[in-house]
Amino acid sequence: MIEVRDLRKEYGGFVAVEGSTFSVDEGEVFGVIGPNGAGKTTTLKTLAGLLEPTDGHAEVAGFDASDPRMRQRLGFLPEESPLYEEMTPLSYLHFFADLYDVDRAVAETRIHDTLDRLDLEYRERPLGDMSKGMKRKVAIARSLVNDPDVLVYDEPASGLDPLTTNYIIDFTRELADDGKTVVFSAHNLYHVESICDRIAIMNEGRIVARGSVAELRERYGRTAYHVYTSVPVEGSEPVEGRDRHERTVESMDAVEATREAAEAAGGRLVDIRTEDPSLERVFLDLAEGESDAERAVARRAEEGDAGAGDAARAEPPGADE
Ligand SMILES: Nc1ncnc2c1ncn2[C@@H]1O[C@H](COP(=O)(O)OP(=O)(O)OP(=O)(O)O)[C@@H](O)[C@H]1O
Repeated sequence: MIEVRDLRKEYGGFVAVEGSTFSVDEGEVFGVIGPNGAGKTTTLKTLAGLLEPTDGHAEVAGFDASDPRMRQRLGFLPEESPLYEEMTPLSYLHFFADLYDVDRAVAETRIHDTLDRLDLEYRERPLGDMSKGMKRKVAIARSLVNDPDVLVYDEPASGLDPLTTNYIIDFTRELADDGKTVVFSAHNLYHVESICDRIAIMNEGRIVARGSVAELRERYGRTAYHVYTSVPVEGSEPVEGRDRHERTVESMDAVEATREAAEAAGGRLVDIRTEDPSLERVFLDLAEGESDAERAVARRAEEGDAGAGDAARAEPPGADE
């Protein structure tokens, strides 16, 4: 449903996005995550046809992203969505439905159904009097007035209270369950983990990793081993209230070395607990900078995985299609 190949976007001489390649299947939720300035908004605006790529190709629903016919199939939610403060949700949404040439009766039903699903009770109140969460719901309803196949949402739940955030995140997943294809950007990893089928992690304009949450964990994550000893060893910390010391290591060899060090000091290994890698750790490793991304790729290469070498293509193009 979405194909992006070697996308590059420059602002003046500044390269905001470079070498982005990914695809999104019909009915999938695809998350784009990364720190501030990573290039998420630029990528999403290019998909929405609002920015012309400097180089490369972006195709949405079978059309080039710059093709006006694509707009009929797309619903875009910008990061900031200023609404016309004097309009009411109903007048505002009908205004956009008219722009899309949606039949009045069809629009009426669609708008009310969407607002029902979004649990937005106040429909005749001026938008200027509404809370931030309510306004965000109206903006989401606007993205759906033309019943699009593809939704591109830039930070849909950023800056909202936890209840509204969860509501919007769950609603986003429901849209995909209805068959719509969703691409969204986020800072909050919990939401990405909970609703995305696949994600791309961006840093400094490049995609440094992409795949399902489980794949990324497996590929880049490090299992942590918490090793408990009866005596202090190098790098250990006393465990409060217990007669033991904890050292956290990342390999079985280091576990073994800890055991040997404890025995050499006249003590013993008491316990080992393993901790699965969190997506947050993977994200931080990859987003901390090229050097870390390269380290992750190098680690992958050490493990004998082919195709590693360029951090921007930590996964070979086409590998997830
Ligand atoms: N119109 C513009 N002119 C010049 N530089 C821009 C423009 N828009 C974005 N940039 C720069 O391009 C880079 C990527 O910006 P972008 O908004 O795509 O990042 P982002 O990942 O969405 O960040 P955030 O999470 O802060 O929204 C940033 O360094 C930004 O300063």
